[in-house]
Amino acid sequence: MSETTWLVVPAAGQGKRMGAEIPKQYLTLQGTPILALTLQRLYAALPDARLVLCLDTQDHWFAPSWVPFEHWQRVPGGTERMDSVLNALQTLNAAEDDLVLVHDVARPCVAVEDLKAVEKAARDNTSGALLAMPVADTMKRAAASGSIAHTESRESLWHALTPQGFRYGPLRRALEHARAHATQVTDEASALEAMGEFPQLISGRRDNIKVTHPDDLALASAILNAQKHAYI
Ligand SMILES: Nc1ccn([C@@H]2O[C@H](COP(=O)(O)OP(=O)(O)OP(=O)(O)O)[C@@H](O)[C@H]2O)c(=O)n1
Ligand SMILES: C[C@](O)(CO)[C@H](O)COP(=O)(O)O
Repeated sequence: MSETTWLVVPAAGQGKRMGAEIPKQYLTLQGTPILALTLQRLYAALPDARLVLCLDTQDHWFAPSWVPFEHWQRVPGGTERMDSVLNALQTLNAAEDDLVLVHDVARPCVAVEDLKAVEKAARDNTSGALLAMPVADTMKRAAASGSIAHTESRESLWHALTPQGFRYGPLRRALEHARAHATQVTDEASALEAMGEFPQLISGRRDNIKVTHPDDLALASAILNAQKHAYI
């Protein structure tokens, strides 16, 4: 029997940095809501996965017709991203060794080839795996005044992206541990690291941006345009 792969998509954010009138996942790029675009990419790579979508309880923009997956459910989001993901994990009926991939709704440009690569790596690595990209710029640590305190070495420094994939049991226990210790983690890998695990970094494409600020919209739109016909 083949293993179940779960896709947890945290989509309960408010998009404060975007500053739009509606949550950023409902803004459109080339006429399609970001949430629908992200789900299309995930479906193109992992059509048999079971989707768990974290939505704010006050959300009145979501349309079920945007979900291409056969098996899916919605769960209430939490206060922070990690709370949304943990709510999803505590709701779904998964087995200890089921694979769980977590992907931000705000990353609609993720490539199908990268999704497949991280799924395979997460399956092959006992500590799990995540998409990431090596830092390309010179890194400065700022002082309180806004001037440079010092230059950080960028050697071995990576940006963490999503998706991030782990076995269900260790991931759930790691996030429950973080919550019990009132530790805010901004990605799943951090929670696993705190449990002594060493998730595998998988070098991903640089165009897997997280739509966060207003000027990311034009960038994401240009990326999607350039990717047309290449991934789905
Ligand atoms: N309580 C929260 C907060 C965030 N997210 C999700 O986590 C992802 C990454 O978060 P971010 O880009 O920070 O989104 P927002 O929280 O919406 O943005 P902001 O911090 O600017 O408000 C997004 O897909 C967002 O919808 C979530 O599901 N639940
Ligand atoms: C998980 C994440 O996308 C990795 O880059 C990121 O940490 C989530 O964004 P946030 O702004 O910290 O919620």
